[in-house]
Amino acid sequence: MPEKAVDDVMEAAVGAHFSGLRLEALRLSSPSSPSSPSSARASPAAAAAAHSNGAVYANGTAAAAAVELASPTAARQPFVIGVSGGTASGKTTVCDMIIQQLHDHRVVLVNQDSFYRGLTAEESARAQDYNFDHPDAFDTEQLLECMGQLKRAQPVNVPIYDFKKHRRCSESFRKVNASDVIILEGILVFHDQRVRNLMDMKIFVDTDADIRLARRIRRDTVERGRDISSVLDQYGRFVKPAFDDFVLPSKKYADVIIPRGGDNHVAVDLIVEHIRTKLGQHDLCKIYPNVHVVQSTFQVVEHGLGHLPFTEKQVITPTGSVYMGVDFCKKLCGVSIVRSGESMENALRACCKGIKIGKILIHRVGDNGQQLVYHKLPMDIAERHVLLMDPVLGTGNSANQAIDLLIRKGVPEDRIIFLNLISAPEGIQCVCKRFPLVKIVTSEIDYGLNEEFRVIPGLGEYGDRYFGTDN
Ligand SMILES: Nc1ncnc2c1ncn2[C@@H]1O[C@H](COP(=O)(O)OP(=O)(O)O)[C@@H](O)[C@H]1O
Ligand SMILES: Nc1ccn([C@@H]2O[C@H](COP(=O)(O)O)[C@@H](O)[C@H]2O)c(=O)n1
Ligand SMILES: [Mg+2]
Repeated sequence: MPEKAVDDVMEAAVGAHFSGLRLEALRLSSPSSPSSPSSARASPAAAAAAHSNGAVYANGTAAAAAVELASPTAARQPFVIGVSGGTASGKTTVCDMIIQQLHDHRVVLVNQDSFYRGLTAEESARAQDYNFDHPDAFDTEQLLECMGQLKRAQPVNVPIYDFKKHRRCSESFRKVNASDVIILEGILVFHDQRVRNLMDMKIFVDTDADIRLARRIRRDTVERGRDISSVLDQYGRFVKPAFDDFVLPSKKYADVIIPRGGDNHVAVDLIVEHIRTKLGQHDLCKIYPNVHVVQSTFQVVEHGLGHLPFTEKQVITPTGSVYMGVDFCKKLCGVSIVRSGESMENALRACCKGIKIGKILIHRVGDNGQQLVYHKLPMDIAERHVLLMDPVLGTGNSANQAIDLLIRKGVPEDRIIFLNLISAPEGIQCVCKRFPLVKIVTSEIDYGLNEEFRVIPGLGEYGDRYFGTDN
């Protein structure tokens, strides 16, 4: 078959294969909850293999989620941490420790206690019979409203609850400003699915029941105007049964369980570090609107495709039903930076059958010199959108060399989408400063580079690990 004909056949097959991607899904789906990026660290091969797993791409909602994440507002959503646990487990103490250690004004605390319903006069008269540990004791609709406002970056007035009078202070509120990190704390914050869905990270403070009871007696007698006998009575009738029925079953939703609460300094340090990383990512996304952090490594390629222009397309299925889908621009190609970029090619091919893939080889000379030694690109690359692939963005020098070459070949800067799995802030800054119109899609922004210009913590020599040529 003459070469032209092969080309035509391949070209006809090119196009993103989102078999289930509906426009409704594009509009309605929400980003899935974050999966641990560290799983990718264990094995780059596993991460890339999962990339090439067709099952991911057969599900249009994954791609739709990626498309939604691409919107500038989605990129700036605050990071919400839920902290739950039994009464007196140390939730408030742990939250205070986190906030103190962070020493960052971009973190705010919202207590579920603030949303206790006020008691009626009748209920107040018999407060000892009221179950404050049942989910119905809270005005969850109001909590959702407040959290929604904070997520939309609007300040809110949070009620102030008086544990002695069992009601809210009617005339005063606590003003909570919109922030990058919101911590929501309370015994039942994991109970309602709508509240759970707001959270990017869930922490359960797990403290021995005897210790909790001892602390509760001390706290409630000292701070909440109770006597020992009323605390013990309430504990036996309501607090313990509700813990067993509602609080403990919600522990399964936690991403992190902290045994011993505030005594566990290691756990608190780890959480603080994690939040710092998230705040760092937030900063970079704010400064460079073309940087997109996708929550899972497996969706980087799909997310990149979500940046391509598309048109609405109606098809008739074999059963005669009308199906509204999307048709991506035909003129696209992949370019991998040899050698580790090749590990992402299978994922791209799984999404776009028959896609043309070019290669760029950049040789590193010493620590700061980069030499472009080889390239083979589609002849008509100037007319295409380019998905440039390299799993690790370190200094940004190779990426800049590759982007520079593409631009010299006639590819407009804003048609280049750079896909990678792990990036260093230095690399992002280097690329974004020189090529502000290039979109970067990454799944994790790490702490930075070490003195050997390696990403920290990173994952070592990606190419060697993926292709099995490491020692
Ligand atoms: N690690 C700890 N050691 C000693 N006392 C603690 C510790 N953590 C909390 N407390 C005390 O126990 C009581 C309950 O703690 P708190 O953080 O308010 O728990 P929660 O918010 O889960 O009800 C408070 O009086 C607090 O000072
Ligand atoms: N008027 C009220 C309201 C709540 N409680 C108890 O507070 C506990 C929740 O607060 P924590 O700081 O301990 O998480 C809950 O167990 C209620 O029993 C109350 O006693 N009086
Ligand atoms: Mg508390």
